[in-house]
Amino acid sequence: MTAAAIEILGLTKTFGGGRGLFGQARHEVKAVRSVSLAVARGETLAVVGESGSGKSTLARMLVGLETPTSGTMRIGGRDASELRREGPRAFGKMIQYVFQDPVASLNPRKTIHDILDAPMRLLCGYEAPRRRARMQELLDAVELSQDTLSRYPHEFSGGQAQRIAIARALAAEAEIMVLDEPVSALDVSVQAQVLLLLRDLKARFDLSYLFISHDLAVVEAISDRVAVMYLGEVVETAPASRLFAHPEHAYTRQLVASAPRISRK
Ligand SMILES: Nc1ncnc2c1ncn2[C@@H]1O[C@H](COP(=O)(O)OP(=O)(O)OP(=O)(O)O)[C@@H](O)[C@H]1O
Repeated sequence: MTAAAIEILGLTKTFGGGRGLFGQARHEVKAVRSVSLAVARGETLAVVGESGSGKSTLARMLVGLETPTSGTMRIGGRDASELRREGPRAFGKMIQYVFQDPVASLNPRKTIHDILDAPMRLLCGYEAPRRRARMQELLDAVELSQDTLSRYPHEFSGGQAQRIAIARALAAEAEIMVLDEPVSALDVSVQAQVLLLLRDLKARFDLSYLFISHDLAVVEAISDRVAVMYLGEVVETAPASRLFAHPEHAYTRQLVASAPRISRK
């Protein structure tokens, strides 16, 4: 049996606590409380919940931007801290992160060419001819034209910038992507295009997604399964169709009832 794309066991993150510089007690926030989750290969697991429920902290721990207080994470069957110890190359080739604000996530001083070239050079170790050929494939995959390459991130709309950020994630050839509110900053019409693109890319490149969102309409459009987070805990996990038709937990019922665009069957 092949290992799951992501396996999280008893993951906890506490911010603050202890004493500050002058001995004052620091307020403790349990952002993520003993969360256990798995994302199967080829699956899109959405993590939903209101602002402050701990979704981003969970995603940030997965990609090494926050250190867990306790618990374990396995990525593609490998222990995440072991992978990180092997260095950014091993880690970046396993899992990539797509941020909510695409323009802010792209280095403003680099051209799109350099932004897309870096993972192929640094993570995959490809020589120039192979990188050139792959560059064209990446542009095709996210439906951007060749003249994109000489331009800078601020010259693009949010939707185009998110396509570039997705291409950068693809450039590393990681099969697992953590997408943290990837369409929340985009207009609704552009959201639909980017969601369709993400769905196509997943099928084409056999990707697995952990998709963070507070927007149930978006989640319904993209996910196979949904995990609902409330105050740092996962309170319910179910296949998307079942969760929307028959939410079980009181908080999920409230969430579904307050989402006007959900097509309840
Ligand atoms: N670096 C930090 N230091 C202290 N507290 C933090 C930090 N990061 C997050 N928190 C707290 O942890 C809790 C969970 O935050 P998190 O950003 O993970 O939630 P979220 O569900 O992603 O919300 P949002 O959608 O608003 O980003 C919140 O109470 C937040 O204030």
